Amino acid sequence: MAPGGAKKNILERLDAGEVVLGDGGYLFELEKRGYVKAGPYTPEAASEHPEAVRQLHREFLRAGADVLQTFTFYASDDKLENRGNAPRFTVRSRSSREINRRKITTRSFCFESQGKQINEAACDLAREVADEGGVLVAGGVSQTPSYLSCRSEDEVKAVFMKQVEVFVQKNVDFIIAEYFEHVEEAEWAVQVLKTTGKPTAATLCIGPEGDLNGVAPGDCAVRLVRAGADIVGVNCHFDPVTAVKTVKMMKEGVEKAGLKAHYMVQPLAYHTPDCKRQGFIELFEFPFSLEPRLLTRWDIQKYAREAYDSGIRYIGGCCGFQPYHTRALAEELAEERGFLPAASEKHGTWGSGLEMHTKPWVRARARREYWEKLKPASGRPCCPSMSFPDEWGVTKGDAELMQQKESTTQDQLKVLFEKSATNQ
Ligand code: MET
Ligand SMILES: [Zn+2]
Repeated sequence: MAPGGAKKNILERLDAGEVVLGDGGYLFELEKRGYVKAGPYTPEAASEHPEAVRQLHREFLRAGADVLQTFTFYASDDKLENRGNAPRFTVRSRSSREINRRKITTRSFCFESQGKQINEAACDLAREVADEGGVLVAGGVSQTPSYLSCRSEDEVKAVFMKQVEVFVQKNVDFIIAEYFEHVEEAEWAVQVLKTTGKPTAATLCIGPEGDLNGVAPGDCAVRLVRAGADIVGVNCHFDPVTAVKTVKMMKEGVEKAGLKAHYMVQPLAYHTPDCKRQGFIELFEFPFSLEPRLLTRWDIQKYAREAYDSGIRYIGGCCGFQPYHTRALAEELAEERGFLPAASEKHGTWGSGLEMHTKPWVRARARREYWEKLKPASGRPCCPSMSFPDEWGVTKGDAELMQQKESTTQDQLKVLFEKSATNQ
């Protein structure tokens, strides 16, 4: 929120044409910091390690986020039940406080009350930090295992309702249904969210090819708006270029149907030009070797401008998006928003802080043109720009397909054709 301004709700802000900055990826960042387990990807850290979640909320706030999302991704009771087994070795905690907390939180509650506890703790944390900066709190629900195991619409809706009851009780400012691969499930979520009377956003984790049933982005968006969503778009799974392209397709669909909506985009902070329908999940590097694909702050500025120019006004990030990425959004859109975030006190726009560097060649980099034109190295000797693990059984057909992709290098093609020859 602009310093000193009164707090408007999300729709008032978007209706007034304001840019709203989302926050970034809690799950991936907290996994790297040691508080989330990759695999289940559940958010029990909200109750087990509130200090870790609180700190990350503060960092996104300081970086310029106008919304803090509750750390409730995959916090539905049915997902928490599927969290997997205890570790093979005992995890030794450093402090007796942590041990006590572990005793309290591990297995001593049924999943249902655990779910409630996690959702409540997440709401309290987001609210506490949001109030420090006068920004909005968004409750969040995501796709459920119940939908995949073909449970009924009523059962899936009942699962969402459990989380939504907590969001109402904790008085979040609005609710986001995010990370849905099937538009049908997202429609059900939106219908439940709408019963609260709170503004509702819905983002699918899809690309231009549409949802996993092949429903095109434009049609997905129309269905979500008809289900009652005020804001529609995409999150996760794809890089900003692909995500913005997908939201544009959604916007076209909605406009063609004569409907109205606001648009939202929260992409990965990883480059994914080689991804198909399921996005980064398909990559060989997923999820533990994605670092070379990370977007720079300059990539983010480009993304912010493209999203803005495409008419998207809710602009944020998902997995891989760290606080400095959020700050880059805020810096690119500083004029539109009318202010810079607190974190920019320690960052000169377009590298201007480098004017103070001791080395003259680094001082010479204190300008936009330098960073905008730079093509950063991946920094990994003998690594191609796209991945091909050895065990991949490449066929001649695969190799020919890759040849048609602009992103495939000559070196990669050589390897591919050699491999396809041995595989025949
Ligand atoms: N808002 C969620 C998070 O960053 C989205 C995760 S998508 C896998 O934690
Ligand atoms: Zn994500």
